[in-house]
Amino acid sequence: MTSPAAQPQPARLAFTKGHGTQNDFVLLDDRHDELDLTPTLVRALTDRRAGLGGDGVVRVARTATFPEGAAILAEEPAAEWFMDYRNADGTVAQMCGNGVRVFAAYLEHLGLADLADGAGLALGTRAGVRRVRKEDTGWYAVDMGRWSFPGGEGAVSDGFDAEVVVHGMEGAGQDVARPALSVDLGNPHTVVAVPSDTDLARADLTRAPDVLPLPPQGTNVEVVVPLGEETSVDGTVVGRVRMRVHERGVGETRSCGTGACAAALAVRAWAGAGSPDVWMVEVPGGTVRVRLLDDGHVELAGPAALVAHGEVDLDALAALS
Ligand SMILES: N[C@@H](CCC[C@H](N)C(=O)O)C(=O)O
Repeated sequence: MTSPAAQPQPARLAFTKGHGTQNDFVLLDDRHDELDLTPTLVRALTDRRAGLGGDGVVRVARTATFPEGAAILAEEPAAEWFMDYRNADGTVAQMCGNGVRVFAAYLEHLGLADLADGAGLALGTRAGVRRVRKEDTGWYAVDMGRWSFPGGEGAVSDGFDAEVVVHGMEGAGQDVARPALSVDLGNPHTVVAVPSDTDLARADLTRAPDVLPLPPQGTNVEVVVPLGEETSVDGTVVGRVRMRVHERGVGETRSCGTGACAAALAVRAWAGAGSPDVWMVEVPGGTVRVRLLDDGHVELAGPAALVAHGEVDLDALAALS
């Protein structure tokens, strides 16, 4: 019998599992730039049956190791850590709003950041610098930077620049193309409204909605029901919107932070002048807050949770064997 010492050791990779309003991620600490995070490895890790499961992978990397790093560090020398985000299908995306909050919580867990003293944290991302602060409630608030309606002036005045067919809402063969609005949050979004919660529940998001025209880089689609406005206890008028989302590179997820921003911005544009600057966006996995800032930026706030820490046996990951 071979002694245990002679057996080849399985390759083990330390991971943390976390989520932001149930948009869930496998988190990897690669501060020493040792991991070859291939699309195959991402798909194997995020596989919900044969792997750890997740909507994406978030890798801690050094900003200086990325092509975008020089520009990010020139703008913000403190942005030492870079959120390397991958969708579950292995593709790279520019931005992930829930991911930024969970990434900040993970950096705190690793002892690489301290948001407890009220200090903000600057991070590198493929969409540029993102700044995070922690609120007294424990929520993380992220300055998501500049947003835009890529359809330009026409889209702003009409409120629409695309059409979306959400499957499953009408009878067989009766799919309806609904007017929609494109929103850029560093990553692409298309927001379409449906009349009621019943319609929202009926939407079949196991299939990607048809978007016309489909942007060359694809898009995330938010299906929304505007819920009106209410006045909060401090007198602030707050808009409310409920949404489900079909994410590029993932499928339906239970939350999307950039998608929540896109939903709030689209519904606010449709509501017209004088509509609120603060929006509570209800998603299947919880609620996030979206706030328009004076400098043309938008802020996303919500919870972040780290729920497990362990090691994965890379040799046993089915897709790799
Ligand atoms: N869930 C994320 C968005 C992740 C990226 C997206 N699927 C894309 O490809 O653009 C969020 O919270 O923003």
